[in-house]
Amino acid sequence: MQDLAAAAADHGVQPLLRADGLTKRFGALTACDHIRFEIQPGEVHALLGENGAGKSTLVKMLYGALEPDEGQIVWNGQPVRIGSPAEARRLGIGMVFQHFSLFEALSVAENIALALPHLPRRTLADTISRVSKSYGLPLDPRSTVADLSVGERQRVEIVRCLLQEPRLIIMDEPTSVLTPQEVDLLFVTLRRLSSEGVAILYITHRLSEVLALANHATILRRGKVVETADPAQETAGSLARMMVGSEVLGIERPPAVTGTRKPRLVLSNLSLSAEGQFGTPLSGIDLTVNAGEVVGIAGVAGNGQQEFFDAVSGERTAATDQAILIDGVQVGRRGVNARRKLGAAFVPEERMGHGAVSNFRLSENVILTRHATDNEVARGGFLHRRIARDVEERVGERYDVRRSTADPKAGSLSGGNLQKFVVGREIDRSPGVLVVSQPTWGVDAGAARTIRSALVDLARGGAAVLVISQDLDEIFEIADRIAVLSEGRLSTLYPAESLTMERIGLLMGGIHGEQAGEDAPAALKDSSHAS
Ligand SMILES: Nc1ncnc2c1ncn2[C@@H]1O[C@H](COP(=O)(O)OP(=O)(O)OP(=O)(O)O)[C@@H](O)[C@H]1O
Repeated sequence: MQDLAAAAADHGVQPLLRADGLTKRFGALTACDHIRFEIQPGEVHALLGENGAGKSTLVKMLYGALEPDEGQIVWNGQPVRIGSPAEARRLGIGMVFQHFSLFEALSVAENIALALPHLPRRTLADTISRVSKSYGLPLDPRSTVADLSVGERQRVEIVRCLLQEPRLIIMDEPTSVLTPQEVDLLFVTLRRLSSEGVAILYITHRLSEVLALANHATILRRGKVVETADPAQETAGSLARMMVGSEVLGIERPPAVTGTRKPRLVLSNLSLSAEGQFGTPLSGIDLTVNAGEVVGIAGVAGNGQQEFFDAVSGERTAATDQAILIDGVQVGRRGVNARRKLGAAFVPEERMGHGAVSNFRLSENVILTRHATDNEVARGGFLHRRIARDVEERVGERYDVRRSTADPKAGSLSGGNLQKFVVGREIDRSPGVLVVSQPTWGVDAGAARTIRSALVDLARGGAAVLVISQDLDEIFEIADRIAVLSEGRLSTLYPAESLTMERIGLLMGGIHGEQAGEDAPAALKDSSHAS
C-alpha cells in the first residue's frame, strides 16, 4: 500500500487530485485559507486538525457540497468545477458520512437501489453480495436495515459507495461508531482498496489509526496547511503536537475518595420499553453512582444507550418513582426540569437539535437550558441575557470554543466546537449529578483532555458523574468503576482496575460475570450487582 502511492509520486505520476489554493470564507472567518495538497492514486491520506481547523469545510468543497471562494480543484490533471455531490460521484469521488442516511424499514438492496437507480434491479442483490464478499464486508442484501448493527450499516454505505467505482473515497471519522473488531475489518477493506489504486482521504481524531493506516498526513490549523507528514516517521505524540502546536499531556486523575460515600444517583430495577420500532428495551437495571466518582458505561451503540440516557435524564419517565433517586429524592416519574432543579445535568449524544438549537445564538442556548431551572438566568420573572452572555463567554474561554464572531449561532460552530460548548455549558452549572453521553465524540486530542479533566475534577469535587461512552480508552482514562450495557441489560459494576479491554469485549458480547468462566478476575466472579 505504502509502496504504490510512494512509487506513483516518485515516478512523477500525475496526482489523482490536487487542491490549488482552495479558500472558503464564512463572513470574517476564513475556514480554509489557500489550501494546497495532493492525493496520489492508492494513497491513504489522513486529514488531521483540531476542532474547527477546516477539515469538513475542505472535504465539502472536494465533494461538491460547498463552492470555494478562491482556488481550484485539479482532478486527473484537469481543472474541474464540482457543483454538487452528484457531479463529484460522476467524476469518481465518493464519500462515506459519519451519520448514515439509510431507510431503516427497507432492505439493504432496496436502500442501494434507491440511491443508485441506474443499476439493474434484477441482478442488484447478486452484485451487492459479490462486491461485499470480495471486499471483506459481509452483508445480506435481503436483511432489513433496522436489524443491522451500526458496523453493518456502515458496510451498506461503503458498498453503496463502491458500486459507483470511485477513484477517491472520502471518509469522515469512520471508526467512531465501530467496535475494535469492526475497526480491524474496516482497515482490511481499506488496505485492499488502496492496493487496487483507490485513494482514501481519511478524517480522524484517533491518531493511532493514522499510524496504522495512512501513508501521508496533511495537518490543518486555523484553516491553513501547517505540516505534511509521513506517519511512518511519527508517533501519536508528534502528530498531536503538530495539530495543536504544543504538547498534549494525559489527564491528571487524583484517586477517588474511599470509605463511606454518599449515593447521589441510584437506579433500582429500572426498565423501559424500546424507543421506537427499532430500539432496545431496558430491563431491570440497578446502579449506584456515589459522590466523588466517575462511573463509565461501556458498550456499542444500539444496545439500549438511547433508552438508558432518556430514562436517567427524564426525557422518558419510568414506571415508578422509586426506580430513580437523585440525592435521595424519588424522581422516576418526573421530567427533565424537575431533575435539573435537584442539581442534575444531562448532556445528550446528539448535540444539534437535542443539545443545542442550531438557529439560536450560544447565549440563547444557555437561556433555553437554564430558564426553567437556574435562578441566575431567570430571576424575578425576567430573563437575564447579560448573565447568559457571561456564561457563553466563560464556557467559550474555559473550553476553547472557537467561534467566528462573538456569541455566534450554534449552527455555525464546527462539530467538535459545538460539543465542547454543550459539555462545558453543563459542567459550568457545577451539577451534583452529571450524566453525559459520548463526551468527547468528534473532539480533538487537546479538547478531549480538557473535557475529561473537567469531568474527573467535577467528581472529585463531590459530584456523581456517569459517562456513557463507546470509546474504551476514554472509559479507562476517567472511570473509577465500569459497567457494560449489552442488549438492554447492565452488567455488574466493576472497579476499573479489575477489567481489561478483552474482558469488556466479552461483556459487550453479552457474556456476563456468571458465565465468564474460570479465568475471570475476582471482580467478575463477584455476583453482587451494580452497587
Ligand atoms: N456554515 C457556516 N457558517 C459559519 N461558520 C462556519 C460554517 N461552517 C463552518 N464554519 C466555521 O468554519 C470553521 C471550520 O469548520 P469545520 O467544520 O471545517 O472544522 P473541522 O476541522 O471539520 O472541525 P471538527 O473537527 O470540529 O469537525 C469553524 O470555525 C466553523 O465555526
